[in-house]
Amino acid sequence: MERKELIQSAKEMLSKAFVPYSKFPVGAALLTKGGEVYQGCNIENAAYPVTCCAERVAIFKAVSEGEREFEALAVIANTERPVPPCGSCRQVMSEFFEPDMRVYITSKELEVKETTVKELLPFSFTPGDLESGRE
Ligand SMILES: O=c1ccn([C@H]2C[C@H](O)[C@@H](CO)O2)c(=O)[nH]1
Ligand SMILES: [Zn+2]
Repeated sequence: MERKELIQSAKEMLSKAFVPYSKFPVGAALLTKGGEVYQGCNIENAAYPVTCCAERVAIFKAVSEGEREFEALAVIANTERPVPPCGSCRQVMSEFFEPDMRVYITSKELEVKETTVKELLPFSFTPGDLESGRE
C-alpha cells in the first residue's frame, strides 16, 4: 500500500472522531506487515484525561486482534503543520514498533512529514530497562 492511500485511510477517520470537548478531530491508520489496515480516531470523555488519542486507538485495535508486526502509521489532523503525536502515544509506538518504522504525520493541507519512531522518541524506556532494574 502506498503512503498516499494510508494517509487517505487516516483522513477518513476524522469524521468518526468523538471530540465534543476539544473539537479537534484526529485520524490514524496503521498498516501491518501482512497488509491489513487498522483505523483509529480520538475518543474523548467528560472526564478529560480518560480520552484516548487516534494513534493509540488504532494501535490497540490492531494489537487486540493479535497483530504484532507493523509497517507504517499515518496520522492526520486539521492543523497548520503536520500534527505531532503526544508523549503517551510516542511511548506506545516505541513498545510495538521497530525504531526505524515510518510514521507519516500530516496537516490539513496534506503536507506530510515522514518520520520514525526513534526520531519521535529517542532514548526511550524499553522492556530491556525494565528487566535490568528489577529486584
Ligand atoms: O497526536 C494527537 C494529538 C492529540 N490528539 C487528541 C487528543 C484529544 O482528543 C485532542 C486534543 O488534545 O486531540 C490525538 O488524538 N492525537
Ligand atoms: Zn496521543
